[in-house]
Amino acid sequence: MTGRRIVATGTFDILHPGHLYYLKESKKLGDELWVIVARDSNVKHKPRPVIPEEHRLAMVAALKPVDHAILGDKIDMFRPIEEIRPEIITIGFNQLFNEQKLEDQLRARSIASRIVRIGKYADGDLCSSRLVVQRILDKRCHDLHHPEHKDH
Ligand SMILES: Cc1cc2nc3c(=O)[nH]c(=O)nc-3n(C[C@H](O)[C@H](O)[C@H](O)COP(=O)(O)O)c2cc1C
Ligand SMILES: Nc1ncnc2c1ncn2[C@@H]1O[C@H](COP(=O)(O)OP(=O)(O)OP(=O)(O)O)[C@@H](O)[C@H]1O
Repeated sequence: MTGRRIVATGTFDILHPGHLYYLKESKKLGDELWVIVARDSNVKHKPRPVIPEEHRLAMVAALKPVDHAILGDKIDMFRPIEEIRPEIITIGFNQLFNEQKLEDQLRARSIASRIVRIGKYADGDLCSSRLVVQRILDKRCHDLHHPEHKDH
């Protein structure tokens, strides 16, 4: 007998504890956590990822709550879902999907998965890939211009 499959999705460009929280909470909803990692070419709703898709996939696959990680489809986002047939698909707190619309699209493809929205990690000051990139830029630019004030 196979366990209850859960699917989580995202870009996972620069990993941080907010990602771990989302994946841990997703895993709690079932037995087997599958993660669909967004293809480089599909990340159009924000700055393109810094880290190439194969590297992002390798890092996500190594995380404790993750049982299987795959790169998404380049064209049809429902194709991996049709293969995995998860009971639940989790959506992160800042993912731009409407739950009802997504469920309607799934039903139109004869997929019965439920959508569950996961909340925001509470301790999340630097828990955003974009903020980490911004912090690297700020700190390193500052170091370049003020080498006398470098931390180390
Ligand atoms: C049900 C579902 C299936 C998805 N399948 C794919 C896919 O096959 N290929 C892909 O590139 N992105 C896919 N995505 C989208 C991304 O993994 C990611 O969620 C989206 O790009 C939003 O990125 P962000 O959460 O990192 O901002 C899927 C998203 C959802 C909700
Ligand atoms: N602080 C957080 N708390 C809970 N979930 C998070 C947090 N940050 C990201 N996630 C979730 O992790 C998944 C992958 O996130 P994503 O790769 O978009 O990272 P991100 O840090 O939100 O990126 P960006 O800062 O570029 O928007 C998404 O479902 C997202 O909602």
